[in-house]
Amino acid sequence: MMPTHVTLVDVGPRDGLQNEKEPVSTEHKAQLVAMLQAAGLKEIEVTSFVSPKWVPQMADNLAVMAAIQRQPGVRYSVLTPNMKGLEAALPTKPDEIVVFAAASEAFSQKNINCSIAESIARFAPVVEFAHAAGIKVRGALSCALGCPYEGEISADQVEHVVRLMKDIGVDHMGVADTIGVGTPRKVQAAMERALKHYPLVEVSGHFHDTYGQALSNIYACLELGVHNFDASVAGLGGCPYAKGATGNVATEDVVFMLNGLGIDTGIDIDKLVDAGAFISGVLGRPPVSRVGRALLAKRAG
Ligand SMILES: CC(C)(COP(=O)([O-])OP(=O)([O-])OC[C@H]1O[C@@H](n2cnc3c(N)ncnc32)[C@H](O)[C@@H]1OP(=O)([O-])[O-])[C@@H](O)C(=O)NCCC(=O)NCCSC(=O)C[C@@](C)(O)CC(=O)[O-]
Repeated sequence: MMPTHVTLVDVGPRDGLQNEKEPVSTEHKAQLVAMLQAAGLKEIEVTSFVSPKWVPQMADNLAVMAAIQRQPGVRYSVLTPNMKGLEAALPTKPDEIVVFAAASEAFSQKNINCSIAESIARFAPVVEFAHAAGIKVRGALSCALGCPYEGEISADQVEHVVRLMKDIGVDHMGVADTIGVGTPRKVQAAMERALKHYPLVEVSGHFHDTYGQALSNIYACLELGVHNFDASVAGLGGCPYAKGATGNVATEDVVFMLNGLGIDTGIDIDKLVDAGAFISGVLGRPPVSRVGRALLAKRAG
């Protein structure tokens, strides 16, 4: 049942940087994308088409999409929470768009300023227009393992929103532990609900490492056969509307674990460490990734 190949989406340029208070230049963002594709990443979440008042760091979305040097075989995705976002994104020719809902009403309000039902109504035309343009739609489901405002989230709540997303035609379901509180059995229970409505190939895990559980949770997903995960180079990231949530699981850490398990990712860990060192240098702090730090220390002798 354990997969032999895992596909990683590096969400560093988007999720990783969206919460940075100091502006990161468009050039540095494009350079990060270039280094990730050089490391062998085949899926990269580049930016988001959201309100610049809400997330100022993503205000250069058009410029970033224009600046990246696309490689054949790499898929570039962007977040589009509504039709305004999709209309802005379409001319930049993303390979995939991401609509993001929440399993909790409170988080939906804080993050996208509407109820879960309203968010689904906003996404429906986005999905329809994206499909008409031949673009795949990934869904992200925030707070699937817990909410910073409501606390516990049940598997029933997860399944309820998964079903709503499925009903409007969302192609892929990303189960997200926004605040990193999930533990392996709970993660499996949430994943199983997504797997009731989506095939294995269209379910992914998105874990934050706030409580140090992310790798265990990925392992728990592998046990179910799940083989798509989001991760963020250098462990960058965190949602601006989930106070205290730390970064995504570091791509370097996931690749190191998968290498040890003999599971192929197609990613060159040394080049990935270079990408992590690069963006950490830009941000003026060491990589959060334990593997990144260990391999850099080993290189330094
Ligand atoms: C969703 C909205 C836009 C609703 O925001 P709203 O205020 O309800 O929107 P509105 O339709 O009432 O419009 C208000 C203003 O926003 C503008 N506007 C409206 N839409 C857009 C757009 N697409 N792009 C640019 N501008 C937009 C619109 O034009 C108008 O401008 P004004 O007339 O006042 O100048 C807002 O709440 C928002 O941008 N939220 C940011 C959400 C976000 O980016 N969160 C972080 C990403 S999600 C995440 O990180 C979690 C994830 C996916 O990684 C998984 C996990 O770990 O959980």
